[in-house]
Amino acid sequence: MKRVVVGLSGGVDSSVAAYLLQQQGYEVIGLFMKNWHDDSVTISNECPWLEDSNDAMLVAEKLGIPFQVVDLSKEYQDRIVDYMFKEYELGRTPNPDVLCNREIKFDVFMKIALSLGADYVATGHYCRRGITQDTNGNEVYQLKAGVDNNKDQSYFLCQLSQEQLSKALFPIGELTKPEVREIAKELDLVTADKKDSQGLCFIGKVRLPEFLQQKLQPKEGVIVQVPNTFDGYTRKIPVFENKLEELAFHSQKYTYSVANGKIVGKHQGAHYFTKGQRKGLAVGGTQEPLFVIETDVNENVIYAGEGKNHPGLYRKVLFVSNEELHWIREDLALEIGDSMEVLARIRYRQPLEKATLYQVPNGMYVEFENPQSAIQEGQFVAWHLEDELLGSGVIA
Ligand SMILES: Nc1ncnc2c1ncn2[C@@H]1O[C@H](COP(=O)(O)OP(=O)(O)OP(=O)(O)O)[C@@H](O)[C@H]1O
Repeated sequence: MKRVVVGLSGGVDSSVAAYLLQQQGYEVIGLFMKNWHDDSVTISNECPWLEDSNDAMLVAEKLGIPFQVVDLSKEYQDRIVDYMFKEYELGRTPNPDVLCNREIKFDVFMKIALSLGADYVATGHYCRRGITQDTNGNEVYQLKAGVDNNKDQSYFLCQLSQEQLSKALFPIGELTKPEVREIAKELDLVTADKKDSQGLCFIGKVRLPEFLQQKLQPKEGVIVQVPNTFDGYTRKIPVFENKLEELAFHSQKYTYSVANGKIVGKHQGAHYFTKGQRKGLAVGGTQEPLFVIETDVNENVIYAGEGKNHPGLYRKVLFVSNEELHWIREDLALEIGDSMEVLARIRYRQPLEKATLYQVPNGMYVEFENPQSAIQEGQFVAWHLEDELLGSGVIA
């Protein structure tokens, strides 16, 4: 009998995942990881991890499977929290959820599971694992979208390796959320009606501004409103000698200076803000709301534009350096000079967009057919062929 350790979060998805594995004949062990426990920054006054671990325990009891709590808060601090602070300090927008899967659930957590004699680690993610063959006839694992289009969570797993996927199971990937809830109701699990955790293992439980203020000191600076007539598209576009020159040009971040607009307000630290952000600017008097179009953490200036169509928010091309480039399907990785038509997204739940990948010596360009809103440095771009996620990279 194969043994599976399932990550029981105290939510409905992993509860049903555990049940389905049992039905499939696996020996199932439930493991709850404590990874975040600073009460001072949680949304409610309760201690959510305690409540969640209790729900996870009740589910395990109901299913009659062994259950254990593991404390991974130190590893979480080292690998996720510290990285968050570092990235925000640099004016970038990290993605802790993608990292949590690569560094915690399918690394530290997986190692614990293997030490318990497990053959696999399972989670309640809405995605599927496939197996195919590369051109040499070797088996390769595929990461596929969940059947429920609305809930597809493959994006969060976009950094997994072949090694990690070889030991991963996603039992609810073939189901829709309503079907999962239905199963939980039929089984009378305490988690059946529990609210979704927004698919976020980190931010969902803390208030980001308060969290960042723990480490990043407030620093007063100005907010500059950039008129809607100033942006990259009104820059003089040169005549390009070749495609690579064009890609390099369009992948550049727009650069603004205080002289490009007028000072309309103050902020408490550019490192607390991210591109595309609307909340927290506290500037009135404009017809449409202001959006952050750029932050300059060195000068501590926030550049804002009026309305979500402000052209400064849009760009067609982004770059991923070779060090930040990850192919799940290593066998399909591009050679220098190659290109590939794909579907791509730059954030969770964004509809997939047509794009072309171009591999160059130091990295890869992703050129979207349509300009993308708020391309955030530090976030992940993930690319797909049909329902398979082939690879991902950190936006430079
Ligand atoms: N604290 C935890 N301990 C163990 N496993 C966890 C924990 N948090 C998340 N997981 C695993 O990762 C999966 C995805 O987590 P996420 O936070 O995105 O929750 P979710 O999609 O709402 O799922 P669920 O309904 O199971 O909480 C979970 O289904 C679970 O298997």
